Amino acid sequence: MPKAKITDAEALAFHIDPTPGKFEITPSVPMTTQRDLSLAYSPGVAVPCEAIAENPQTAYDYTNKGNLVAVISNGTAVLGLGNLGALASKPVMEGKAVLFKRFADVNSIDIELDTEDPEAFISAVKLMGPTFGGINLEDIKAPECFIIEQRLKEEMDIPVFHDDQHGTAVICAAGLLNALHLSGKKIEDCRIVLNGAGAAGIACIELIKSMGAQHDNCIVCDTKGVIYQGRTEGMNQWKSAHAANTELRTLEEAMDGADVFLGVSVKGAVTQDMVASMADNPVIFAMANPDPEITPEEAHEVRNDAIVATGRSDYPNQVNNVLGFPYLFRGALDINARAINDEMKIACAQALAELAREDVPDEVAMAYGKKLTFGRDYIIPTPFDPRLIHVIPPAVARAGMDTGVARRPIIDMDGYEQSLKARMDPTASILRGITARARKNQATMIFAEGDNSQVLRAAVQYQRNGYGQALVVGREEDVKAKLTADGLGDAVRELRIVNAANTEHLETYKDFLYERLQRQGFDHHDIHRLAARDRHVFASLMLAHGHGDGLITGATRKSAYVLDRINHVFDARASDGAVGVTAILHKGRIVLMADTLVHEWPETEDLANIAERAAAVARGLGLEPRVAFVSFSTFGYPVSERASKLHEAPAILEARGVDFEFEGEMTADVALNADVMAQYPFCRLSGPANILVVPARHSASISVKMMQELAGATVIGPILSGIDQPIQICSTNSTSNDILNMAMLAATRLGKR
Ligand SMILES: NC(=O)C1=CN([C@@H]2O[C@H](COP(=O)(O)OP(=O)(O)OC[C@H]3O[C@@H](n4cnc5c(N)ncnc54)[C@H](OP(=O)(O)O)[C@@H]3O)[C@@H](O)[C@H]2O)C=CC1
Ligand SMILES: CC(=O)C(=O)O
Ligand SMILES: [Mg+2]
Repeated sequence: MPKAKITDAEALAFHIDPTPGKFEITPSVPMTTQRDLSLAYSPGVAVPCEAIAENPQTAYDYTNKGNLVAVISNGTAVLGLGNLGALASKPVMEGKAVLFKRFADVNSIDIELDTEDPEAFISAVKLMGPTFGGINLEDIKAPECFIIEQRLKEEMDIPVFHDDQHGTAVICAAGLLNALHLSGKKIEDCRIVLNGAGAAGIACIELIKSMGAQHDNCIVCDTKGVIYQGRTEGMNQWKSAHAANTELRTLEEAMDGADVFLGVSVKGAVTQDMVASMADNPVIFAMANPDPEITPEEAHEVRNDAIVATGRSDYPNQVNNVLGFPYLFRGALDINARAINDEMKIACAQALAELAREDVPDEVAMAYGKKLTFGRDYIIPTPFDPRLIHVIPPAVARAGMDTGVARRPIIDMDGYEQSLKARMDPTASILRGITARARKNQATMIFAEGDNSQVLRAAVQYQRNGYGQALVVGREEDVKAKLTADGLGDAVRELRIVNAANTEHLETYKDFLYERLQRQGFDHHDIHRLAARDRHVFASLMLAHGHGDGLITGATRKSAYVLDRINHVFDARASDGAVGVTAILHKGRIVLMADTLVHEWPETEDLANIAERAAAVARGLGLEPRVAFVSFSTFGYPVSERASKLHEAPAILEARGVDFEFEGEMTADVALNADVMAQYPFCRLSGPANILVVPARHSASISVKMMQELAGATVIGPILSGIDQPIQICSTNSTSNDILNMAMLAATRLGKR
């Protein structure tokens, strides 16, 4: 079964929110003052213009050309959906542009050209040459794609690469090398059937033949069946080159006894009977998107000895060009390459194949919920493998340098690999780690506010994304009505709705609550009202009795109120050691701030406790803690009563002999900026702080909200830490996505004492 089912409504919502489409463009230079304007625009901009006119190579220094790739299509072969036209191909092209950025930090923009005339296409792209460091052609149907790519390669001096041809061929080759290794077959001896003789098909068969597959052992099919010598219908010169001397006429006949099936055609082109007729240990790459030629379930049902791959993310063995194009271009751009040649493609295929045979990092294993080891269900690295960025581009760059296409060869390869590691946003791996741990823990999550639409949507997502069971506290009719209004009517049957009327535990909950509150002025009547009617209390009681593994609340009421209700059931006060830790993610940095929830105005001892709790959360996130106690003074100046607690707190940690770095007091710029910190050579932090312990809750709230509103930072938390149970308190402004993130945090049990 595919791991995570997505609905059409979810796919559309993903493309609408938060703004239509999938990316935007942001400046990389300041653009606020008169001086900025003078430098960026007139008159300053004239200087680089003249420099480039004199020496065109300097365009790589003074413009974004060297890290900018165009993803260009005319929409004539959009995935396996056919000729949808230029406009309808835009979501795919935007998607490829985002993948370039996400996986290899290549800036990319989509361009959809409204023409099916190869000449018009060629001249449009050629005219754009000065803008880009490379051209990625996408989803252009065969045979026009061959003509277009060939001409552009000849006429342009930057890499032109048709991803559906060569990207697909490279990944297919890498996967096939490993699949044949596992099935103990040699490529020279294999009978190979290729279905689909278009852009992807022709390139795949050419590369595979160059790796040793024998022409006489390869049968290529298209909509008319087998491409045999002498066939005239539906032919072109690219197909003719692969016509077989054979009596076979149909795909069905060709599949009988075949060792390998490569599908780059359309959904459902292969039947179970065909698979059943293949040789022992057959290799089946059903690569059509979005739906494969045959699903892995169908193939395995008739052949449990098959090694099956698809182009999709939701099955094992994703043979998809996403593993290639970002890294091929990264390597090519970094040597200012004139082209991406065959040697660079083969280097990429080999590096990918070798990487899959190496031990897989835990991070990847966690994302997939199991330890991946080289084998039938893991023949090719997964797209989220963090090693791809620093392993594949160097292999590509080296091959480019060895074959003379590099305008700027890389001299220090080790330094290059380090710089590749630094390109990737560390926050992405932290978020992925949270997701992975949540999925692994399969926690039953209690969503206290079942009368809120955002909460319900988050609960549905929690369950549908495979994190575990979602329990929603609320009235059944209410939940049903809200879900239906949000187009999620079918989720009613999936969620478990719990309330005082349908639980068998109400009396137990009430006894428990009475025991805790009887000496605080609560009588039986009060207890019944709290347990049966207050959903924050009811949900907390469920958690306290093990009727759920974590609790999400706070989306409908202010956090102070919610915390007060939770305290009826749990000991989550400042005096109990509870601390709120908020993670701020911005521009590739992650900084934790504490206490953002519980301590209103902490004493010196409290500040030291807060630092310890925040350090534990940081470690849980995979960060090595560096704590700064922040204020408006630095190391005692200006002297102030307000800063004195922050000044004294480090001495307490020192006396406790904690095993993490700390320092204070200091201003936030000293804490976060290495150059400013360097003005205090005695400072004991080995680098910028990643935990800021703030003087009080108001300063925490102001800082977090300013980062969110002014800088657009991603804020996760507050993570309620230091209590026995995972409870997360959202804010009343939380989106369903924020609430889902909170649920995942609760599922990781990061804050737990
Ligand atoms: N996993 C991956 O990374 C990638 C997968 N693909 C997938 O490969 C497929 C083809 O893409 P692309 O090469 O760009 O498209 P093209 O339009 O260039 O080629 C399509 C080819 O498939 C053939 N075909 C269509 N339907 C059938 C059928 N029922 N039986 C046999 N052959 C058929 C066509 O035959 P004819 O020539 O007779 O018209 C044509 O040769 C798509 O599904 C695409 O999603 C593509 C790139 C990457
Ligand atoms: C993956 C891809 O490029 C395609 O299916 O067209
Ligand atoms: Mg494509």
